[in-house]
Amino acid sequence: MRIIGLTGGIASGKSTVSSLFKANGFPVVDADVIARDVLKKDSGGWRKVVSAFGEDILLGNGEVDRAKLGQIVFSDPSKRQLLNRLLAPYISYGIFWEVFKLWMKGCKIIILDVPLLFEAKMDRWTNPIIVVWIEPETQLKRLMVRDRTSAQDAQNRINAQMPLDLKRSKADIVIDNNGSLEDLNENFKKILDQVTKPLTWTEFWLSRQGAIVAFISILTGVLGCKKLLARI
Ligand SMILES: CC(C)(COP(=O)(O)OP(=O)(O)OC[C@H]1O[C@@H](n2cnc3c(N)ncnc32)[C@H](O)[C@@H]1O)[C@@H](O)C(=O)NCCC(=O)NCCS
Ligand SMILES: Nc1ncnc2c1ncn2[C@@H]1O[C@H](COP(=O)(O)OP(=O)(O)OP(=O)(O)O)[C@@H](O)[C@H]1O
Repeated sequence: MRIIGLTGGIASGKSTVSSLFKANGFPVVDADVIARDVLKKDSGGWRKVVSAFGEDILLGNGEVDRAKLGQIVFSDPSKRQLLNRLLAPYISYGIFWEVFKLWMKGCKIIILDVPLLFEAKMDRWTNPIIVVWIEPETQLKRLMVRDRTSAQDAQNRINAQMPLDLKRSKADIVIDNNGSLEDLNENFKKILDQVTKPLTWTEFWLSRQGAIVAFISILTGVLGCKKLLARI
């Protein structure tokens, strides 16, 4: 199985690229969706976060006020680290479970869309790693437009992550998203060959098909040895 890491900076265009992967038939595991699920009312993550941050972060219906919690954690690194520490086990488990389900289905190539792939040291499980890269000014502009936030709030969020240039230096594949959506489409097509090349042997043995072949080979070997020993 090939697990392709898709990462970048906030608002660099990961979700836009992951939509292109989906449109081309690739299964995508989205860490942001999992992170939202683990913060739903009455879940384990919700309980941990409410007991650490207090009921002030809740809306009237008991759900977490994400905007409020975002204001708190993106302006205070120690609070952000606390939130990360509390949610990390739930998010990791959620990602593992989604990957496992796709493995069971026999998927050979999957996309892991994780904004904090490097920060959370999940990059060791993915190969190749794709970084969606944009210039800082474009990133700030797109983030402010998308989230309708002030420059200060947007910059706080950008600063909460590893610098995008550093992420770019760690990438196997860089997708430049400074241009238009049409340009992005073109850049995406250029990298498709690289990610769909035949599985390596290691990737094959890690796939469900590889595991079945290994199991049948071992079983045949054991039965063969038993027969041989019985004849002696
Ligand atoms: C603080 C929260 C409630 C704010 O929610 P909000 O709806 O405003 O933002 P959303 O979840 O859609 O995230 C938007 C983007 O912010 C960035 N981001 C989210 N959490 C973090 C974080 N802890 N550190 C740095 N960047 C982050 C990511 O690029 C993400 O794509 C939320 O982001 C959260 O629960 N974060 C902690 C969980 C986490 O680490 N998520 C990232 C998945 S790897
Ligand atoms: N090439 C582009 N031209 C213009 N706008 C773009 C382009 N690519 C993405 N966008 C817009 O920029 C914003 C950020 O993109 P997107 O949501 O895909 O980023 P992201 O990396 O997934 O962000 P996050 O880390 O918050 O999940 C969106 O409003 C999206 O529509």
